[in-house]
Amino acid sequence: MSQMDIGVIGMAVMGSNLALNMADHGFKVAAYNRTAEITKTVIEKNTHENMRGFYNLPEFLGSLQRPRKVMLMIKAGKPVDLLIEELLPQLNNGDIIIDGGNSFFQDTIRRFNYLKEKGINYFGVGISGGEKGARFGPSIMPGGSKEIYPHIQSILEAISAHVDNEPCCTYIGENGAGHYVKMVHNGIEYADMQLISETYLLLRHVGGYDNKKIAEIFNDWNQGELHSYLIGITADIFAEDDTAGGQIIDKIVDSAGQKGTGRWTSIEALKQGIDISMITAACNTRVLSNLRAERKLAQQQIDTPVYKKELDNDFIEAVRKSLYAAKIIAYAQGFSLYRSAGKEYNWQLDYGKIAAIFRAGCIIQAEFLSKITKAYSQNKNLENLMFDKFFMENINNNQSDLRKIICTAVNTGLPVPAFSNALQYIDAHRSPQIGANLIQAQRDYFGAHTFERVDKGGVFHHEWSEHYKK
Ligand SMILES: NC(=O)C1=CN([C@@H]2O[C@H](COP(=O)(O)OP(=O)(O)OC[C@H]3O[C@@H](n4cnc5c(N)ncnc54)[C@H](OP(=O)(O)O)[C@@H]3O)[C@@H](O)[C@H]2O)C=CC1
Ligand SMILES: O=C(CO)[C@H](O)[C@H](O)COP(=O)(O)O
Repeated sequence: MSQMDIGVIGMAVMGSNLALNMADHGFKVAAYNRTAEITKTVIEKNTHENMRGFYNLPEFLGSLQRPRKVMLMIKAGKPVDLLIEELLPQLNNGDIIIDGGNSFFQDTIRRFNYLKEKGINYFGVGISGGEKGARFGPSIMPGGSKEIYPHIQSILEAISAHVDNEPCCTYIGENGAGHYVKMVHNGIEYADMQLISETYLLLRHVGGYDNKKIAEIFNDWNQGELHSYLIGITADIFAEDDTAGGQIIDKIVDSAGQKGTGRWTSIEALKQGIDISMITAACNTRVLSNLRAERKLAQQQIDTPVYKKELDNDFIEAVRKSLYAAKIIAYAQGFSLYRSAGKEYNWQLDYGKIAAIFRAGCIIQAEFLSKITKAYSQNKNLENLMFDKFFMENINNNQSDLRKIICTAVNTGLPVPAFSNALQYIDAHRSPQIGANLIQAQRDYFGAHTFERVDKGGVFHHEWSEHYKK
């Protein structure tokens, strides 16, 4: 085989599938994994004329065309730094390292600057789509030097998912922008998944439907405006039988982990002063789900509310409409964070294009995303996605169902933190009074923090009197 177009390090789920995807698209791919046995297994299982396994790093690097393009698909965090240090003495000026893992964007900014000083071009590339996406077309979010991007553009675009012949891959911005966009994508993914889980609780415990019926409901919804990858796989999951009888879903422990991207999104939003309460609620629910002993104790001690569930004929439709309204808020929150990040990190983020590359390949791919692209194409300075005409009409048409469903869940004692936070977000924006005048007064009372007045400009302090004995 002549010189290889690109080398991929990391032959686990993502790396092996991306490498095969590249090979399918005619690129010559060098494959390498720290544990050689894994490379051997991948190569033996997937013989491909364009893919070759390497069992030591110098030979792997020696096989690559200059400037070398080395893609890292390994565990995020320290392993990436360790590997960069191992690669550095073996690379030349102008070579390109592409980190396709879920690296923290601040690490990517640090690595980008560090490697720039050493003459190496570094790209932090968000990739979403899981195993299937990696193999047949993920959504790709490249961040790094715009000048160097053309060196990797054709490979990334070719292997990405496509919608109407458009690649779901677009240059995002400098240094950590690609990984930032992927991080928030995952935050939205958390909120989307949490909403669907709460929907399941409502259908099961208020509606009283069994798994097969819930599968049908999700499948039915997947034919309409809620059409999305996550709703589609949810329908499949509920339809899946267990060999031991019943459905697998009932055999799975009610406790979910996380690798960090959702939590990073929440922390980042708090730092920037952006309310992404639904994403944070989704993170917190996973955290709470892990407190299995504590939950058991609470189940034994906290009384279950006694409530007569009144199911009307419109219940399923009310849940569907609530899900749609709440989903709008989840995306509005995520895209508000993009808007703030663009200013904070000096990235020219194109929100419409970001939504467009999420239309296929990634975990949050949905019908809905073309509406977001349309909203930003009509007004690229949209303050908040909620204010787009289409989304606002949906919020207004669906909010009474959202209120009804949340009340039912609260009265039944079902936890619906994502739904509730969606409504809180709507009401906090909508309500003429939010109560912050009292907060200002309290801060001024105890700390002379001053306050603003409604009747004149400026800042004021008041000498508050003690009217009552404390
Ligand atoms: N799985 C998914 O659905 C998705 C994953 N991602 C991200 O893509 C990246 C790869 O994910 P995935 O394929 O799931 O693999 P894992 O995150 O499970 O990582 C396993 C790979 O990392 C390698 N590795 C670990 N430590 C080191 C090290 N110190 N030096 C060199 N290699 C090391 C392993 O090599 P070895 O075999 O020798 O241990 C193996 O190839 C991760 O950043 C992940 O967060 C992104 C989108 C989706
Ligand atoms: O990036 C991904 C999907 O887009 C990965 O599947 C990621 O692992 C999901 O996050 P978590 O493991 O925290 O649920």
